[in-house]
Amino acid sequence: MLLEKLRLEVYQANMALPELGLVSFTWGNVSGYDAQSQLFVIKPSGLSYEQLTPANLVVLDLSGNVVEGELKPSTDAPTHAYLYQHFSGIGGITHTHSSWAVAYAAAGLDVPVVSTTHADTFFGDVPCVPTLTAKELTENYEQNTGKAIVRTFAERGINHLTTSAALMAQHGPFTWGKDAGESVYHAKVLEVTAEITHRAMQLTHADIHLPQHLLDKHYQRKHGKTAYYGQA
Ligand SMILES: O=C(CO)[C@@H](O)[C@@H](O)COP(=O)(O)O
Repeated sequence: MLLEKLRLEVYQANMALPELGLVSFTWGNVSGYDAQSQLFVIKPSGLSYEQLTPANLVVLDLSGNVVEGELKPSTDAPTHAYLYQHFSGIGGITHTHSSWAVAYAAAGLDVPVVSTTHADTFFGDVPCVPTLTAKELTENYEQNTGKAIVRTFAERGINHLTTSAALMAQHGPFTWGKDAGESVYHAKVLEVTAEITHRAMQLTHADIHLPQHLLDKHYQRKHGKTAYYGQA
């Protein structure tokens, strides 16, 4: 069987979604990418988490061809493939329909950085990517979702390695990371921060934003050359 170690990582990352309260039913998927073979492993479409095993995950190439697997891959596989091709250095992607993140997506709003909880992980607002046009939806919908995410990051000058999350307007969150497990971690942080942001806005009824120096301090103390958080 191909990519056994990656299969196990991707299986565990998918199983973390219901454990972390990030999915209902089958509304989510995680993939992991092997840069050497340029293949990725992803959850089969519509399969319950109870039925999921490392062996029934699907292996695809970046053109979307199934290289190994009996089941149909996630319908979102072309989005994952596009992101692997255009966001350098990422090794895992998560898509969910978690409620607080979807609420911001449904409203067509960025998740602004209003607390250090957000700044510890995302170096700025998490962008909401505009809804696709009717034409973009008709052909290659899922690949065009990936294109729209990449385009928004380029247009807005957002670094995908420091803000590893996006909302597709009227749809939901996509997050990524160095591997499948980190992409799930980012999905949970996004969900928690979306809830915190909404509640803070309700309390103040004001446009709140973290000052740049606090954003810098909290992001940098966990990431980059000057990081000192934790035991490393
Ligand atoms: O957004 C949707 C469905 O509208 C999908 O992302 C979600 O249900 C997961 O689909 P898959 O089971 O991975 O094909």
